[in-house]
Amino acid sequence: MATTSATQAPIAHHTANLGSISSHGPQSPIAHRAKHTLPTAHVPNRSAHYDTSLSIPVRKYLQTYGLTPPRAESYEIQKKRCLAQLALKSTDIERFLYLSTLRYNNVHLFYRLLTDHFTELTPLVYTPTVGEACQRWSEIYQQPEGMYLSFEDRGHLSNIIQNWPQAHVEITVVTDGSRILGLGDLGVGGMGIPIGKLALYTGCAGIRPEGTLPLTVDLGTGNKALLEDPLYMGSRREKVTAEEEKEFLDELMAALKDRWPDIVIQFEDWKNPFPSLERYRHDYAMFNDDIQGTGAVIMGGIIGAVKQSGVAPKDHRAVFLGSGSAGVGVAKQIVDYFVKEGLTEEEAKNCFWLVDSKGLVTSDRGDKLADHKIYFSRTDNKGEQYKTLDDVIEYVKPTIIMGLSTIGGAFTPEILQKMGKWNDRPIIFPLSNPSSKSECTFEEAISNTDGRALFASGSPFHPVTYNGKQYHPGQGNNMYVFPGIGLGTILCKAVQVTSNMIYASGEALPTMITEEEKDLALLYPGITRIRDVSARVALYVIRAAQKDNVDRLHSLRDMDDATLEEWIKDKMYDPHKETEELENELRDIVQDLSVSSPRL
Ligand SMILES: O=C([O-])CC(=O)C(=O)O
Ligand SMILES: [Mg+2]
Repeated sequence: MATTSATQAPIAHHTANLGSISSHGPQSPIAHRAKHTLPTAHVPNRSAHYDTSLSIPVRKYLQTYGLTPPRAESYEIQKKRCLAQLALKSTDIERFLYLSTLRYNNVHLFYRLLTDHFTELTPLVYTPTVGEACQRWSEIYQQPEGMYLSFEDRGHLSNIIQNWPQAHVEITVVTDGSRILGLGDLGVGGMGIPIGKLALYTGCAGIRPEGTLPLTVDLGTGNKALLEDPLYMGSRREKVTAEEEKEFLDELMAALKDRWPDIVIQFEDWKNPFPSLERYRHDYAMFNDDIQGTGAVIMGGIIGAVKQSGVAPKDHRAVFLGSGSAGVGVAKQIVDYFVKEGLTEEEAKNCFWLVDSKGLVTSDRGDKLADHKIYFSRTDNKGEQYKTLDDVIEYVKPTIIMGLSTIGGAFTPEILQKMGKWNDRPIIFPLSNPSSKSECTFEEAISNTDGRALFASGSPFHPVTYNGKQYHPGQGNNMYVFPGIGLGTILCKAVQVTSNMIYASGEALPTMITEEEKDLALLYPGITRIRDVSARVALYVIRAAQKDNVDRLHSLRDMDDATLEEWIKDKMYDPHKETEELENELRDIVQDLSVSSPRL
């Protein structure tokens, strides 16, 4: 995004607001001392000033001359060193830490590396490794990379938010750590998720790194082991009540908008995400990635899978294992798609059988169903209750099985074989994250269906060879859509993220699949083209915002699609250009000033 430029104020000192809630007012000696000890690298565009590719005159101008080794080197050499250092690490968590430190110390180099090696590095920066990082957060913690706001801070959130050193935040990802991937309540360890997701916002959709704010709210934790762990870095309190959470979030949302009126707010990995989504979606540019992002990305994959299966939408029977926020979000999004394909809402809804820990979700099961499950509860079970997944599968004989259960291995070989027996092209989507929670592996889906499965998983799997043929898995991860949803919302200055904008993000995906990918029965475009995919998603999101009249940058309405897509790409942060632009701009200044001798 062009709103803040690393090159505009290369030697300006950043202005952390230290006049916060405490007595450490701006004039106090503590504040004064703190001002001079804040790490410069904490501000991403200043970390770029230590890049070893900068020329000697530029280093002298920046007064960093002598602070880095003498040789000005090319990016190719820098990359070689980074990859060699990565290769020295023996575990994924070490690789995660190395990459986090690189991001902290040289933000543009990190993003250059990430975008050049997306397929290999994303699993280290994001799922599955980020899951382990969150579990071990208080053990592996190294540097501040986001904001932590505690329940104790209520009443002062607006002041504390002033401490964030970046002036122009465009997007935040906020979690309370209460449902991290499929790993449960990890308290403030959940911070790995906002950091990881925002790294993808920058890597995939070109949101400037300094425009991102990772945010973790510490509202206590129900995880006893954490509360007893001396290293645990969160407050030692039980989870606050729903009412207390609501009051805290009301204050937080207002405080965020107060400091950054255009901010986009993504909720992520909340145990009970529905109340906040309903409460804030109309007054803020906010969305919930687990309900809406997952819903849209799976719908995007299902559009292709339904076509390739040769079965008409009305004849599909989908069994969902897991009926939490993501399960219901995905099912609702596919209902919308089926309705667009000509079914009535009732007909579309009847294509779904949701299963939870008690079995098939039916309206006469005898327990009180959570509100979000009622919509999909079956009434045609003739009093019969189906208690296990096997029973439901046998009863429904599905064409589609979706896993959002966080039960690793729940799609057993027997279930997969049945899917292969009943369907030419069984649709098998084990979506739980990280990989250890996936309902089946890609290899299992392929080998138990004679290679006929139309497959997408939440976390990445490697290609497999079966009967001499290579098969490529689809990764139906929300990283295909949330970066573009955020980008589109920011660029058109939308005041809300409407359901149509979310739907449009999923619809954009199949338009990016190449003929070659179609021949390979792939359901998602190649991940290496993720920047182009995110631009296309942003285009669709902006068009939907315009239709819903929630956009504020009306000049975009007059552009045709091709022009708008180019305009979007042009606005995207490109880490490959940053350091060179800094170098070129400063070199011009240096020449203008005729700086000729070192300032030693
Ligand atoms: O982060 C991911 O990979 C997908 C996601 O939102 C989740 O599983 O909660
Ligand atoms: Mg999530």
